[in-house]
Amino acid sequence: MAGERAAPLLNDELDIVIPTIRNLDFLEMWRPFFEPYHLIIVQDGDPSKTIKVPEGFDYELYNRNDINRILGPKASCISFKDSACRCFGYMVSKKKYIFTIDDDCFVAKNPSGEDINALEQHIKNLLSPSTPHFFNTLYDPYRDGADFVRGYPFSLREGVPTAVSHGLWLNIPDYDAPTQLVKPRERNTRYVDAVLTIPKGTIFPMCGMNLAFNRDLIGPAMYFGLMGDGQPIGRYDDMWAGWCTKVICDHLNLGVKTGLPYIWHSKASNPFVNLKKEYKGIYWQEEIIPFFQSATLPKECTTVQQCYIELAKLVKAKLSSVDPYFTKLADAMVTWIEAWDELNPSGDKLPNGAAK
Ligand SMILES: O=c1ccn([C@@H]2O[C@H](COP(=O)(O)OP(=O)(O)O[C@H]3O[C@@H](CO)[C@H](O)[C@H]3O)[C@@H](O)[C@H]2O)c(=O)[nH]1
Ligand SMILES: [Mn+2]
Repeated sequence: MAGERAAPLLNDELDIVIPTIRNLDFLEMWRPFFEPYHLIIVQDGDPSKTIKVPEGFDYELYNRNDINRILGPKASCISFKDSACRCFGYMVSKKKYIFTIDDDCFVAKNPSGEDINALEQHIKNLLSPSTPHFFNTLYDPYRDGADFVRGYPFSLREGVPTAVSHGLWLNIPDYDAPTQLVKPRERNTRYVDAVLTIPKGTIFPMCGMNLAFNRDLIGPAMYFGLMGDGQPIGRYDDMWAGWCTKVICDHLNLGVKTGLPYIWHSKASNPFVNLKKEYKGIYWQEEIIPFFQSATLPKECTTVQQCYIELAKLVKAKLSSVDPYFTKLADAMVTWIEAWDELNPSGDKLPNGAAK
C-alpha cells in the first residue's frame, strides 16, 4: 500500500545483544533502526545496579545473578567485568541472527551525510553469499552495480553461505593499548565504501563492537573466552572468538565478511587500563596466531559443536605450554558448548545449523 513502511528486515529473526556497565541512552540515536527488534541486554558488573532502558524498546535483561541462576556451575565459563559477557546473550537468544554493538557506538554518517543503518547493511551482508575461495578484485560481487570480474571462475560464482559480518568504526578506531598510547589523538576519518570476504586460510582480528552473525550457522563458535575478573588477560575476548570462528568457517565452507557498515565509536577506553588487560595477549598472540593458522579439523567434524570441541582439545594440547591459562580456557570452551547445547537442544537442527 502506498505510504506503508516496509517491514524491517528479519525483525522477528534477529536479536540485538548489548553488553553494558553504563546506561543505554545511546539507544535513542538508534531508535529508528533498532526499535522494531528485540534487545538482549547483558548487564555486567554489580547486579544490584539498575540499568535504565529507554521506553519503547522490547528487551530482556540479564545480570550476573541471572547468569548464575540459569547456568548454575556452568556460569563459570561466562566472563565477569569484561565485555566478553555478551556471549551469554548469544546463548539465550532463540533467533537465527545476532547483531552485537557496544553502548558507546552511535549512528555514523556516510560521505553523503546520510545516517547509516548499520543493522540493515549487516543483514544485507549476511543474506548474500561470500567468496572465500577466489578473490574478487571489484570487492562484493553481489552488490548492486558490481559483479564478478573477468577471469573469475563461473564454477565459484555461487559463493558460500555468509556466517559473519564484521563492521568497522569511524572516530575512535579499535587500536590496542600500545598503539593508542603512541597515537592518542588519531581518529579514523576514512570511509571505505567496500565489503570484502576474508579469504579462506586467513584469520583476522575480529572486533566485537559492531558485529553480526548467523547464529544457526556459527553461533556455538562465538564464545568470547575467559576474560576480566580473575583472569590474566582482557580485551582478547572478541579476538579469541574470531580466530576460532574463522578456522571453523573455513572448515565448514562458510564465509566471513568485513567492511561496511560503519558505526561512530565515541569513547576511547583508558589505554593504561587497557595495557594492563592486554599485555600478556600481546606476546602470547605471537604463538596463538601460528596455532590457529596451522589448526586443522578432521573431516568427521561436521557441526560447529564438534569442531569447537576438537579445537578445545588442540588448545589444551598445544597452547598449555604457553601458559596454564590455556588449559583453563580449553575447559571453559567445553563448558560453553555443554551450556549452549543445554539451552539450545540441537535435536531441531541439521548438522549445518539449519532448522529441520
Ligand atoms: O567490564 C566491562 C567493560 C565494558 N563493558 C561493555 O563492553 C562494551 C565495550 O566497552 P568499552 O567501550 O569501554 O571498551 P572498548 O575498549 O571501546 O571496547 C573494545 O574492546 C573490546 C573489549 O574486549 C570491545 O568489544 C571493543 O569494542 C561496552 O558496551 C561496555 O558497556 C562491559 O560489559 N564490561
Ligand atoms: Mn568503546
